Amino acid sequence: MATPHSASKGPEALWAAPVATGPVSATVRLPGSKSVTNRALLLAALADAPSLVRLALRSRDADLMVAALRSLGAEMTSSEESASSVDWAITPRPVRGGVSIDVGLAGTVMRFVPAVAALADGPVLFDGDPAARKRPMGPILGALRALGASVDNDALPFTVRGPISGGEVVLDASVSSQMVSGLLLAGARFDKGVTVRHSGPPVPSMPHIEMTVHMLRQAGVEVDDSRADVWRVEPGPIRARDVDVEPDLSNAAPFLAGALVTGGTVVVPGWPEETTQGGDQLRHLLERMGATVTRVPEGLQVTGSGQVRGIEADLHDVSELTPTIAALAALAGGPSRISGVAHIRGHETDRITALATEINRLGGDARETDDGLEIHPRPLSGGVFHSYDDHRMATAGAVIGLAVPGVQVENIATTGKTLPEFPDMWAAMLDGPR
Ligand SMILES: O=C(O)C1=C[C@@H](OP(=O)(O)O)[C@@H](O)[C@H](O)C1
Ligand SMILES: C=C(OP(=O)(O)O)C(=O)O
Repeated sequence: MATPHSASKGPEALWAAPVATGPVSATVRLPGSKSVTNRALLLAALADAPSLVRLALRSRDADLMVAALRSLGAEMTSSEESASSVDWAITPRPVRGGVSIDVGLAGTVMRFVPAVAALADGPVLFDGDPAARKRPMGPILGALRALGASVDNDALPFTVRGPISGGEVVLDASVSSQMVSGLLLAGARFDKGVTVRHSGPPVPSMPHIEMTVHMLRQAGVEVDDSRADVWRVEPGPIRARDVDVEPDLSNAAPFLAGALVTGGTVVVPGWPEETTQGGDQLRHLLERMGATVTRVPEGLQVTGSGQVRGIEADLHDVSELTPTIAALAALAGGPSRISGVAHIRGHETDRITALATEINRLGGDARETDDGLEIHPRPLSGGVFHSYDDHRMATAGAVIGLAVPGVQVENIATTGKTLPEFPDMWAAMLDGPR
């Protein structure tokens, strides 16, 4: 059975980031998408019959989703397990209350599961890591209240008490697209369905809402997203369907960046022809930074020239790629400006401050702006790269370490949030063709 991976190994754990001794040449198989896995598991647990979620990610965030859904009553049996992948057979059961749920630091658990808990017959307590208590929750908890649930706080820890009747709600989702996804995913099970209206600055990470809508429609749920910033989910059954989870394209980012930094080639098998994963934007972003990107029969191939070009990029839609793009920018030959990502101050850590601090600690020139970073070329030297319990900070440190001797990434185990095999996969990429 999958069990939650540990949150961290403490600040004293330093990982000597390997320096590339030449161009990498590797095929890197990524396990399943965190975002697809956690949506598929949740929809299966609320469906009208048993189903399979195949090639699901095994990682801390996915394990926390499994534990949460089991606590709420779903039956889940695993097979075909490897270190980072598992097939789940899921039998939905009536949602039960009187339980506590650990969300860890997983946005998909803290923002998606409360609406499920609002279907339960008793109270459900939510709590998580100390850093999770700082992540924005107000808009979705306020929305659940407006839809009929009682919620006793505006941040973690909180208790949700149903029943929820559903209906129409207005919220400000400019802090996270997950505020919308979290209401839509369970919305078909509310008596009146749900209509969510966003009011405020633009919603970030829109591909993730498109992923939610797409997966709901695949499950036979009627969703109207024809008006900007309004989503309507009709009440009705969520149809059971077997799902194969796509590889995690956002987790491909550091490996593909490795091709760019070292002037080598990395192939990611199984890159989908069509996808709602925002990580697909890497094809364009890495090309703009100097890579040659081609589809080959095995998947997506990225080849670097050894020169990284600076970039001006609005990453509002694909903000989870910011740490990798910032790491590349720190190694680039020209200046970069990343904009549109003010909300990532509320991700696993304040990623804008964390990236500027850690790049500058190595001697770089990174400046925070209101909604992103300006990064200018400056030679870097070795030192400790702090990860702030943030998986994507840790992998950003690994990317810089490919080109800068002496980088030590603090708490590399934090990559277990979405990619527990990261250190081994990184070593294998550097070991050469396979
Ligand atoms: O719904 C999802 O699966 C996600 C949505 C995005 O969150 P934000 O909208 O908070 O950026 C993304 O950054 C996160 O990694 C996963
Ligand atoms: C922002 C992220 O995660 P979460 O799902 O916890 O919001 C991320 O993985 O980059």
